[in-house]
Amino acid sequence: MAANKLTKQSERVAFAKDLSFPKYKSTESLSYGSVDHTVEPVEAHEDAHTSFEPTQEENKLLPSGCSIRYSLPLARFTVLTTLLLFVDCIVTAVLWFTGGSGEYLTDSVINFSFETSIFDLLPLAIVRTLILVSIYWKLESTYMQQYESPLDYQLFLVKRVLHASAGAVQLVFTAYAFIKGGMILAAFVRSSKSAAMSATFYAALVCACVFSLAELLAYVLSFRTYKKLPKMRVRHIYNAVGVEVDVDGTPKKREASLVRIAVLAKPEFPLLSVGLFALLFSSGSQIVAPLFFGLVIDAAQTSIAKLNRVVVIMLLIYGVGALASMIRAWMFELAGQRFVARLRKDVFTAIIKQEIGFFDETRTGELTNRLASDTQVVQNAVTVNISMLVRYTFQIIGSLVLMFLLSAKLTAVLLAVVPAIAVGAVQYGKFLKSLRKKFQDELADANTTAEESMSNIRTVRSFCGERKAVREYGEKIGKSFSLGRRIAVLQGVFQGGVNVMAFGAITCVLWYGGNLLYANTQDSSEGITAGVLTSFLLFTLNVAMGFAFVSALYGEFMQAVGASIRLFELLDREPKVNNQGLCRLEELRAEVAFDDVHFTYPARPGSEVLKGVSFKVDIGSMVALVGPSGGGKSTIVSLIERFYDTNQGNIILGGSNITTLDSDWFRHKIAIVSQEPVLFSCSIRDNITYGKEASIDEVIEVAKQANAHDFIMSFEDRYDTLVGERGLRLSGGQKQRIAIARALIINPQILLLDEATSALDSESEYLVQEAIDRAMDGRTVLVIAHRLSTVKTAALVIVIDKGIIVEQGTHEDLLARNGVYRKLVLRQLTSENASLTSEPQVDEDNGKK
Ligand SMILES: Nc1ncnc2c1ncn2[C@@H]1O[C@H](COP(=O)(O)OP(=O)(O)OP(=O)(O)O)[C@@H](O)[C@H]1O
Repeated sequence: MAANKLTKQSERVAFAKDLSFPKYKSTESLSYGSVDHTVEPVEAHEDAHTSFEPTQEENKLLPSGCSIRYSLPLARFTVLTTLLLFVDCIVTAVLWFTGGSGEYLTDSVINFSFETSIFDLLPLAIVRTLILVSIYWKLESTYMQQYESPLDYQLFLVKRVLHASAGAVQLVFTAYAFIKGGMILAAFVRSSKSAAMSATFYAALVCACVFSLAELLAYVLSFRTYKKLPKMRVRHIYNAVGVEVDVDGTPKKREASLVRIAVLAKPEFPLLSVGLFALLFSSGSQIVAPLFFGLVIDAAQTSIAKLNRVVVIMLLIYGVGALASMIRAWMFELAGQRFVARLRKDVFTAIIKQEIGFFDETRTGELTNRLASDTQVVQNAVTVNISMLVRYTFQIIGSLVLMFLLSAKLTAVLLAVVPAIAVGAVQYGKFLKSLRKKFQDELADANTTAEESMSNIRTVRSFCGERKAVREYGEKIGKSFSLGRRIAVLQGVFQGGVNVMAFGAITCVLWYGGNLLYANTQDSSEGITAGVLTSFLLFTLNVAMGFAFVSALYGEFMQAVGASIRLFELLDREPKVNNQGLCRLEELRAEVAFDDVHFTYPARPGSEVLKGVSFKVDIGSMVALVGPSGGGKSTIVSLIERFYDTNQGNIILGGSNITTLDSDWFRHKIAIVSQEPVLFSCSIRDNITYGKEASIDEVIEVAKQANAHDFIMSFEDRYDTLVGERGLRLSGGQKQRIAIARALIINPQILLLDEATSALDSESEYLVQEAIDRAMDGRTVLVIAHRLSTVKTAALVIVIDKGIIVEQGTHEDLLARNGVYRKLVLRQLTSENASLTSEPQVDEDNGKK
């Protein structure tokens, strides 16, 4: 009685310890497996595992009307163990049925002897499978129920009973297999004749012992894996209409999968089909080769005429195979090149149409890496890897069929190792996929650093930053290298493991095949000939090689899935600022108005840059924006070009809200000349005609207006002179004048100008200023003014500071007030270098430039 009480008490202590799950209040019952149920996360238990617990922020961010559901992944303990148990049954059945003639089989059932028949192993394997599969599935559901109701003592007891039952069943069956094995071995050693059993039966016995050990190991692991089960749950958020969404409520991107990659390669299907057709012939010739080697050996023992016939047929088959190989390689390579070219174009199109905010947040190196290397990895998947997969799958299946025809018993022995390789390959692939993704991310990071240093080499050189750049790049490459090292170890271990399995299988085949050959030498109606064994061995090598390649391919496919996840992210991304469609007006009335505009940059959501800005630029007038650095002047210009959308308030262009207009249309009516214009790495002519196709006469005309014609004509190649990367081969003043010509060629109705602050020599400055004055003539102009001369001629001067318009009026009006403007003007008059935008104390945090 006392002992009983003690047991109960210790159970309750164990139960208390077991309560390590976080609490979830369920609105329905259980949520796992393929059936999803809605649950609401509530406050976590003190000892909770937190890795899958929705964080407080996530809960806060969860859009209204959304529900959370969970599911379990397919590749989990219960599914894999069920698979293992079924494979055990199938292998045992195959080995038993192929173990001898019908008489021999019935005899081993009717006159069953523990030491000479393995018939018992088959029913026992089936019974064991049924019992253990039921227990493991029940255990899984009990664990999940207990996760939902951690205080349910009944569930705790059920769990214990199930674990104990699985353990007992497993131990009994394992012990049985080993005792039987031991006794048969002992009987074999005592007297091989009395204990004679078919060699296949010995193989079945070895398989039974190996499978029992594997299943015992699975049982031991079951405690840990079931405990981890809740952590494996995959969280899904569904919106009110049942569509799966991200935490921010946007519909979830479609998962990248091999099927989706295949759909992407649809236009290449004709080429791939021809390649696959050729592949059937080239692989076919390779598959039958071992058969001919065996035939040659057997024919050589019969007659020379037969030998010659066999060799001629073999040569013919090889000839067709070689031709087919050529066509296969050609078609697959061509399809691959076409695919990657199209994919790169699609990805680039997807990148270039994104809103400017996306580029503020994403590093260029990362994007170029996606274009260059991720596309390459995916290309390999749909071409080289598919070709290899089909080829080796075909090789494996074809060889196995021929092997079965040659000797079913030998084939069954070989197949016993297949499940182990398959399980290993799946785990390896999963691991490699996540490592590869991290590796690519680190590499992209390193590339960005290198690109930044190289494109800013002048700054690097002048600050003697070479060593710093090399160090930074080295550190980042070091990170990717350490991941690469892990990948290398993983690949080595996996390949080694596959080889051990493959050679183990070959050794088994040799041993067992040797037995059959020996039987054939004793009685020619029994066993197999030397030729058949030779063919079989070569087939075995083909199958082993096929498996090794296919398993390595699995890793490659997973890499491709990893790379395609990043590509599909880009391809699926809809720009947050819509560029096309919408309304095109007959004519644009060149006036701009801001109405209580509030704006925050997406890359810096915490700080509002414009705080309720309202002003109007009338048709044909010139408005000057002045104010301290970082006040928001350039931001206003960016908003007129609709590089970003406002957070609040409206921008009215020609009487219409800018968001209703077709951006492509109105951008052709507006031109920007910025402080530091960036030119493209092509000829002067191509730069000027960037916004519009134009004849050389038009180009010369605008170049003259921009005071650029003379210096262009002084170059050897004139308008065909190459300007270098970002216009590096031109002076600051020359770049500016080409930028003005580029703006003028589209004959804009509205001109957005950012006057240069960089000190140009007086001659250059004069030429640039003259060009600007000419460009402004007759147009609506918004200028970020740095010079007093510009401001004086403006119809309206707007003083903007920290995102607020602090003063507006004409130059004279503002001077009359004793405000910010007056201070700015006075400072410019007293200091030669100061401009109307510089201020003695620029807010460091706020100042971008
Ligand atoms: N792409 C961006 N992402 C995040 N913040 C930005 C971005 N561009 C500018 N900012 C920030 O917005 C604020 C206003 O910048 P803006 O360039 O409009 O000032 P500005 O008045 O034109 O200054 P300056 O006269 O020096 O050119 C600054 O604090 C700046 O740091």
